[in-house]
Amino acid sequence: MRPVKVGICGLGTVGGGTFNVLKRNAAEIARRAGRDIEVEQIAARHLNPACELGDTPVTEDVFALVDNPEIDIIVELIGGYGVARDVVMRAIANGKHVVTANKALIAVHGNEIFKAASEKGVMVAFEASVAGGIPIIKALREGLAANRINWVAGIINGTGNFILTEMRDKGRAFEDVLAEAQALGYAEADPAFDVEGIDAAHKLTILASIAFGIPLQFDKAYTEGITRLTTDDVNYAEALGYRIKHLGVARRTETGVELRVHPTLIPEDRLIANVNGVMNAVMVHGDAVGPTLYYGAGAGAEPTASAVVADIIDVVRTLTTDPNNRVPHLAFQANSLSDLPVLPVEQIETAYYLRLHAQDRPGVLAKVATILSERGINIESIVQMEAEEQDGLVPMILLTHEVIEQQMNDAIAAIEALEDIAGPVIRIRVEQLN
Ligand SMILES: NC(=O)c1ccc[n+]([C@@H]2O[C@H](COP(=O)([O-])OP(=O)(O)OC[C@H]3O[C@@H](n4cnc5c(N)ncnc54)[C@H](O)[C@@H]3O)[C@@H](O)[C@H]2O)c1
Ligand SMILES: N[C@@H](CCO)C(=O)O
Ligand code: NA
Repeated sequence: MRPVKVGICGLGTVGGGTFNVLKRNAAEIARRAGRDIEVEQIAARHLNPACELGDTPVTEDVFALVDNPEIDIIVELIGGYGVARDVVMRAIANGKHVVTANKALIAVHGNEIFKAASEKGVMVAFEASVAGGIPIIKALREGLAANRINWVAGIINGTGNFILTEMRDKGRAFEDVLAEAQALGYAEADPAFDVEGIDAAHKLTILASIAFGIPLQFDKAYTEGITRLTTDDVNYAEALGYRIKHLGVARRTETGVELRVHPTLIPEDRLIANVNGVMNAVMVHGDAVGPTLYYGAGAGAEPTASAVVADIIDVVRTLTTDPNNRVPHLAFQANSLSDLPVLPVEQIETAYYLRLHAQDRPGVLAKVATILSERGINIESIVQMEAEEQDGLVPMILLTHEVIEQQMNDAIAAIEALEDIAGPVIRIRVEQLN
């Protein structure tokens, strides 16, 4: 049988890894797929020193691949929403299947892309777009298909987790670790996407759609990055038995879906609290299976290529399948998506860590406690830190029970208005994840 022919668009970190894995494991891959898979052509602006391309043709024109009638599968590894979107839409229009690692593109334009793909009867596979090499899309769409998924929570940005880990373990400076993450090929072209939580929000948007069967709604995700975290909070959290991780959380409630990315205190004895460096982990809670955890490298050339190549194999295996009998792009049949709304952040419910700077005078604590209790916020614990700061201020840490965000906003405004409290109240959400 004729080999299946692949065109690789973009030969950077992931494109290079994909070429190398396809070549190195070609024999095993053919035994799995039932067909030989060949790279017919590559589109690249620069050659990748990690790749020995041999006689594989290279062009600078991505559309030469998209319009090449020999190519069955377009592998989009350029990134961004510009050329990448045109490549994917034109590939679909030309009747080609698509494999992509581009979470930004799927999170923002996925509804349109999947609609076009379904109309044309082609597949768009995107396992590498979430949590790199971890087969989380596969697990959610297929392995957990019996369940009503209650929530998904994950460390889904490798760069951010690498930065937090190096800062905590080695006391390294933020900028220094970010530069290393860029050199290692983990970071996005614009690393603000990593450290401001945008990349994690893209991935969470995708996970939430697949978990709950809702359309992709990136614009409704609440997004907070790691740039405002301080070592003081990391240390205070540790003293209380917690780790701070940058988490994406998608939770189904009675009234809608919480979709939020933010730094989070997690009890230190949870497995996910001990996921370090570029590793990612995603917890999924299904009503039948209970809590499950998926762990592995979230970024890097070959871990990501692992997912890209698995998708290529999946496409090859189902090339001749009736399109109506394939696994739906968003796990649920396209005509059965739910209109469950994504909740505004004011309506989400979480517990909190609060850091206050109070005058060391009697009565301050009582005033703070009154403000919280008047709003129905229960205090789990209060710790007055030993350290005395300038002007007689003492850091005070409070852990609260779960509360609706709007109530907490009101309480914080009232606390900040107290004469005995200096500066803003620092808040970090807390998740028990059990
Ligand atoms: N790096 C990772 O660990 C990782 C992991 C998962 C997903 N991703 C995603 O994979 C995609 C690629 O990321 P990357 O890290 O490999 O990026 P990269 O910058 O290393 O590679 C992108 C390549 O595309 C090339 N390119 C850009 N425009 C082009 C054009 N018009 N024609 C041909 N080539 C063009 C660039 O020259 C570059 O070599 C992105 O969507 C990214 O979000 C990356
Ligand atoms: N920049 C991303 C790449 C993997 O999607 C990260 O660091 O997680
Ligand atoms: Na993945």
